[in-house]
Amino acid sequence: MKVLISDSLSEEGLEILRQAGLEVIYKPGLSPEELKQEISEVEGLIIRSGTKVTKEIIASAKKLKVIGRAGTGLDNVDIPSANERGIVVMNVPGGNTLSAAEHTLALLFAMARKIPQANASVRKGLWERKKFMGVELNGKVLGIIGLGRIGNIVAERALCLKMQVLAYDPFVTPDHASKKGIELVSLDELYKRADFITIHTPLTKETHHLLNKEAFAKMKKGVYIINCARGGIIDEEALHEAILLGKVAGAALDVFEKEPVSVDHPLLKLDQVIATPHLGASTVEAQKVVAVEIAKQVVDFLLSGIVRNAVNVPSISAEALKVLQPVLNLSEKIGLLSAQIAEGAIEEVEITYKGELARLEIKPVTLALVKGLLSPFLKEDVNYVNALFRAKERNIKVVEATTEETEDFTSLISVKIKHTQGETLVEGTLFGKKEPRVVRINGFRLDALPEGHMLYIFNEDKPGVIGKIGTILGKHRLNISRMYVGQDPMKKRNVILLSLDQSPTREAIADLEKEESVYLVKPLEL
Ligand SMILES: NC(=O)C1=CN([C@@H]2O[C@H](COP(=O)(O)OP(=O)(O)OC[C@H]3O[C@@H](n4cnc5c(N)ncnc54)[C@H](O)[C@@H]3O)[C@@H](O)[C@H]2O)C=CC1
Ligand SMILES: O=C(O)CCC(=O)C(=O)O
Repeated sequence: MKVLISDSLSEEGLEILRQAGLEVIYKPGLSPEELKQEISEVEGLIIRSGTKVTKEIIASAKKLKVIGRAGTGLDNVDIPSANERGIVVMNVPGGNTLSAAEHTLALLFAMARKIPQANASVRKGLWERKKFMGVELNGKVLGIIGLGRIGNIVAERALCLKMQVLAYDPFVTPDHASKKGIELVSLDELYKRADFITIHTPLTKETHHLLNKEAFAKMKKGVYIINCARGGIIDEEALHEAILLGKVAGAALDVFEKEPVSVDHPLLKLDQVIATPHLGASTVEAQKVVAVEIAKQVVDFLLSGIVRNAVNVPSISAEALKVLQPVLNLSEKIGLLSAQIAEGAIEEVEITYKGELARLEIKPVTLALVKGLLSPFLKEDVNYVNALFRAKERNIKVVEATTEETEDFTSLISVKIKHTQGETLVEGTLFGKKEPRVVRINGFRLDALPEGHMLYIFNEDKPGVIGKIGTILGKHRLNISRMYVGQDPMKKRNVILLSLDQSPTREAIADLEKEESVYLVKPLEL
């Protein structure tokens, strides 16, 4: 079998593949056209962040069984297309955490003391001591957006530098942060108080352009920004403007919306900006870890069918998977939906498997549910292998129970989420033993197919409200393909789930929120 490696990979990883008897085609830096050619005859593909595995590339891969990412982020892989073709996508979550955190600190120091600019000046034969006046880090406030693996290490190190550390992460409990000496605050407070802001979240719908014009306006004058996470999280045009206005004193960027970044990019014309070419994970140590680990995972999968760290397939045998697949799908959807409607940080998940489900092997089903629950916040950092571990790491208690008793259904998954703002209950079943159905949300009975772009609406049950919701969505050119209503006639409340042809825009959601009979609107991706 052949494995194509289209980004640079440490020799130790290549050796593991060769030793296992696989033919290694090592061609870092292929153009998309060349990649289409090369991929057509290989069973395995190993990449880093440089290769874009698009729908078209996947369509050209006639024999491909596995895509391995030597690193964490999988935003360069079209996972739905891989799913369609039954290609396993795996990564090495956490293998480069320390290196990315250290790179963040390197950028923090370099920016505070203008080291890259001073270095360039000295090399030009200049001795501009006044021009490169820096600022101390001691006593300054560091605001961390995203307190996950990298954010936590950056926080620990910054505290040793005697910085005051604030963090914003809606999915972390204040207790978890305060034990480490980190103050968990709202995003607005972080903007108001931080002298330095560093981003460590994945790129999601919520974090796309999180640092935009409005966000910069709320920050302290003279703030410094670091992005060592993902390019799209900062609106680059807004950052450019904020620097010109003097609001932002400096920015250190390891990542850009479009990589490789063009030399003509307006941000690169500004002295206040320092940049590195996505080097967060580029250390000898991290590259050895991720190369060795992904090579072992790809070998185990291609030669023995063992799946590890897959983001799109649970680690169970192919036969068991056939039987369990619909249940896993239901379970993951319930997890995804619960996470998106729950408010605040999750503290406990209580899962009860009822009726026929109580007789199944529930461990993979729980893993699928917890994966669904965490993936809106952790994206590809959570998979069918590490889901429970990642929940524990975040102090989320997972409780499982089974009962042969059923209510009106032959099988039911009932999930109660305890979060900082209360409790959320979601129940689901399989229709015709195959199709997932959500049958209860917080006491409201429904019969909803949880799939694709949806809207969750909680509203007053009175004549005309549903019509108004339809009109608003129509105004925003959003087509409703399915509608499910759960009523509580006593309290005159409704829960509505709408399936839409596309994701609702922020403007559409804001218009719905303005309706006085609408109490809550949440977009869902299922
Ligand atoms: N520059 C580079 O070479 C590297 C970049 N990365 C990137 O760094 C980022 C962070 O990685 P890890 O710490 O390993 O991830 P992680 O999954 O451990 O932590 C991410 C944190 O972001 C939080 N989060 C999610 N949505 C949020 C939101 N809307 N607002 C605030 N917080 C939110 C999550 O709750 C989680 O605690 C990822 O984007 C990853 O791809 C990772 C390694 C190397
Ligand atoms: O492979 C690389 O160099 C980039 C690492 C990265 O961005 C990640 O693991 O998310």
